[in-house]
Amino acid sequence: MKYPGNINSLSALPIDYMGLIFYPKSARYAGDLEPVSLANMPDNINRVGVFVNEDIDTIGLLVDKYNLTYIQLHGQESPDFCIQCKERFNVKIIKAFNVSESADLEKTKEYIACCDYFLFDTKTPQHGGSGEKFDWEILKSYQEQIPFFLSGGISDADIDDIKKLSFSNLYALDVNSKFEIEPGLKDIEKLNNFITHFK
Ligand SMILES: O=C(O)c1ccccc1N[C@@H]1O[C@H](COP(=O)(O)O)[C@@H](O)[C@H]1O
Repeated sequence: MKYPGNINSLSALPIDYMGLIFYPKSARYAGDLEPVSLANMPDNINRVGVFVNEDIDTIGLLVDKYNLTYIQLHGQESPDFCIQCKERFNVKIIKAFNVSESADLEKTKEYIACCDYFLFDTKTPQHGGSGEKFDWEILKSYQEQIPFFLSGGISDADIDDIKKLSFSNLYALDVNSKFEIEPGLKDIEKLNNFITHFK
């Protein structure tokens, strides 16, 4: 999200999280947003800052500026970096993993003690926001207790398949580019329709 009017419209939907992307190379970069643009957002919508290999002090400044309650780490951040963020900024940590085969899930083991949630996205040359899906069957080999966000190119064409999923630790659906009119501008009606299938 990066446009104030669009954020206001989104705030009226029954969503649980709203993401601001602070990766300067992203077309969805939200760092130019005035914090007052979030003033009407209800407190029950968690504000997630999305970062890619960002400097820890910069993360801290943005946590304070936008009152972020979660940070989503989408790069090669180490377990120790996750712990430092958690302790210094009092935020919950969502660590993203790029998945193309079950071996990619092995890496989660090192992060169990330092993250609140995992997020499984498609492995692409980009760090995220590719709009591409991965083979969800791979997640059958994910046996850890940490709940996960399912991500990566989810669209309204996936509604029936999502309803058939039976992963006990699937915690949330993370949607992005397939619900956009243009990068950073969400299609509110399309999102609302999607949400009604799951709420
Ligand atoms: O969206 C981006 O530009 C982006 C850039 C760098 C890291 C993450 C990014 N987006 C996140 O990627 C996932 C999947 O998005 P999509 O559905 O495939 O478009 C999601 O968490 C976005 O917030």
